Parts: sequence; structure tokens; C-alpha cells
Amino acid sequence: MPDVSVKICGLTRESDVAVVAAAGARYCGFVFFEKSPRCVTLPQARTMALAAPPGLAKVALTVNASDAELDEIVETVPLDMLQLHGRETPERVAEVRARYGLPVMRAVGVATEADLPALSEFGRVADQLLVDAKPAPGADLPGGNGLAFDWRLIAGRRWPCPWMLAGGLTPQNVARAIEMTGARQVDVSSGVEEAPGRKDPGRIEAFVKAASQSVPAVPRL
Ligand SMILES: O=C(O)c1ccccc1NCC(=O)[C@H](O)[C@H](O)COP(=O)(O)O
Repeated sequence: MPDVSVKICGLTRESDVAVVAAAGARYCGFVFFEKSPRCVTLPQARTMALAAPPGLAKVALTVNASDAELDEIVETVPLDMLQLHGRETPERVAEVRARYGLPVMRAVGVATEADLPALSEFGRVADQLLVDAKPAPGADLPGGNGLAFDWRLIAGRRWPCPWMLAGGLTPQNVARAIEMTGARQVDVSSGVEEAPGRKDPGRIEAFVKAASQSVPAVPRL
């Protein structure tokens, strides 16, 4: 079992699930956001979720979703976690946790030091944090942009709940990212694709291998 847990986000095909599981990833993510090239329908997500073996956690990613939208997702797709990737407030995070009884991961975009207090704030109400790159102003997608942030901003920092590093990670840079930040969990989407919305099995295997063999320079807590 690798020391660093990996989430591969934005799966679109049933065959992706087998690849992700065989590579040794811990989580897989399904995107429910229409503008995304990785957006899946409920039946597609259900088929992928049912194909996931035990040990591969299934995460549904939504952006400012209503209760009605979340109800439909949770009722149709067997899930292990909800990822909120929009402008959801701490109160909304608490509400979603209580309503569905599933762990909630809140994504927080980081570009500068000014973005860091939000991590502490959401770290008090969420089960996990996704420490992601903040998209450029006017970007179509709130995540999945293949954009990295300055990892020195979070080196040695800790929050009240487990966290995952994301944003522009690739098989080539993930070891360095782990080394610099001390992350114990990493998330990737575009860095393991051959085209937007199409995952590349070779890159997935290379990413999980590189993450698993990494050595953090700062202690992992
Ligand atoms: O991946 C998407 O298309 C997406 C769309 C809308 C909101 C969030 C989205 N992705 C969130 C993720 O968890 C990504 O894996 C994370 O942002 C890292 O993406 P990347 O920089 O492409 O590795």
C-alpha cells in the first residue's frame, strides 16, 4: 500500500476505474459540472461507481449544487465522499454533511498568502480539504485547469483535518510537490490525460508510482 494516497479525478469511462484501481489509487472522482469536458451523466457515474472495487473510494464533485441536484446524485450513485468545488460557505458544508451523512471535502483555491485563512476556516467544518490552485479570473472551470500554485505557500502548514494537494500535478512533478509540501494525499486530473476528459492509463500508472515513491522533506502529520 503506498504511503501517499492518490485521487484520480474526472473519470469518464468504466475502463478508467479498472486502471485507477490497478494502479493503486485510493480515490476516484466523478465530475458533475456541465461546462467540464469531464462531466458525466448520472447513469455513467453509476456504472463507474458499481465497477469500483472495495478500497477505491468514489467521490462526486459538484459546484454550488442545490439539494435537489445532490439528492439525485446521492440516490443514484453509490458514493463514499462529496467534493464541494464552488463557493459553498462553511454553513453549507455543515448542511451537506448532515443531510447526506457522507464525508465532505471542500476545495479551496490558493494563489497567494491571502487565500490561506480559508483553509483554516473550512478545515474546521469539512472532513477533508482539497488544497487546489485558484483558477485565473474568468476561467471556465473552478478546477481541473492543470494549473499549479506556488507550493512554498503551504510548506509546513497544517489544518484541522486531512488534506489533499491538487493543481497542475503530473507524473513528473508530483514527487517534488510532495517533498516540498509534506502532502500525504494528492489529486490529479489533467496531468494524467491524453486529451481533456480522456484519461491515459500509462500516465495514471506513472503518477501513482511517482507519488508512492516520494519522500517528503517536511514531516507529514
Ligand atoms: O476537473 C474538472 O473538470 C472540474 C470541473 C469543475 C470543478 C472542479 C473540477 N476538477 C476538480 C478536481 O478535483 C481536479 O482534480 C483538481 O482541480 C486538479 O486538477 P488538475 O490541475 O487538472 O490536475
